[in-house]
Amino acid sequence: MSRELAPIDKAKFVAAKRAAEMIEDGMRVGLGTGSTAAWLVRCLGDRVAMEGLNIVTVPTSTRTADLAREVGLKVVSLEEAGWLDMTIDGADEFDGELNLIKGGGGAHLREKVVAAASDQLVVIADKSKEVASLGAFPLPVEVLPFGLSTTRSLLEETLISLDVLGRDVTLRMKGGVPFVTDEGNHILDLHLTRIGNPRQMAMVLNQIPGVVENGLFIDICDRVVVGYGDGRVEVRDINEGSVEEGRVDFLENENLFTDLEE
Ligand SMILES: O=C(CO)[C@H](O)[C@H](O)COP(=O)(O)O
Repeated sequence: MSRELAPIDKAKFVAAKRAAEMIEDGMRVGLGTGSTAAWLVRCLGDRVAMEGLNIVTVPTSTRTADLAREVGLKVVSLEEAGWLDMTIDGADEFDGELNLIKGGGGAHLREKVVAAASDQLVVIADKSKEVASLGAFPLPVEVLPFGLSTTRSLLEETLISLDVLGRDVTLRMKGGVPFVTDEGNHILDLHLTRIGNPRQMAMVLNQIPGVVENGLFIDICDRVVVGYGDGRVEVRDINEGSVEEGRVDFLENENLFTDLEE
């Protein structure tokens, strides 16, 4: 059954569809995690089925790996791929310098490793993810289960010394128990309101014993593809300093909206 998508889902689809067009035959592609990245996986599955596009993919989570296999993508590990031409991923926030907060889905550790192994990181997002300064979205920090309370106290002490408005630290829960990442760790979410100096924050957080990785992506993203619910799409390139505008036609892509859960 085909169904009408909500405007936010249309915007995510539009960004994903445009980014999927950047993938060329023979490429090694990193696949992000989250609802926008799921659209990308479906769009790539469609290109593989319709055009015979020959690519290998490295998913950033078990969720994405399951979906990628389901839509017919060839999945390999990062070890097997070695390096990647491009990774396409979602984000929770992006600013004017294309710095990001990621990890809303709890996958930012693998996402950062995969992005670092890629020639290019392309972020796909709806317009609501754009911010003047990062920090309204709680900043995810992946931490070891061992010494969790100690790590949390050290994080709280560190926040006092930094330029942030909020200092609340919460342990992410799922189903009444602490959320566990694909790497077997937990997530502490930092409710900072605004991060004055994201570069400094990213470096300082990773110095704390027990912290595995924070969700700030600084100077890693090359392009952001911004989708709108009416089909408009913008590709912003930080290296070129350019903005390209275009459109995605929903009717041409109706086959992708079938088989979605109601
Ligand atoms: O960083 C992420 C997962 O760790 C996601 O990319 C981020 O949370 C955006 O998700 P969505 O596309 O569902 O809004």
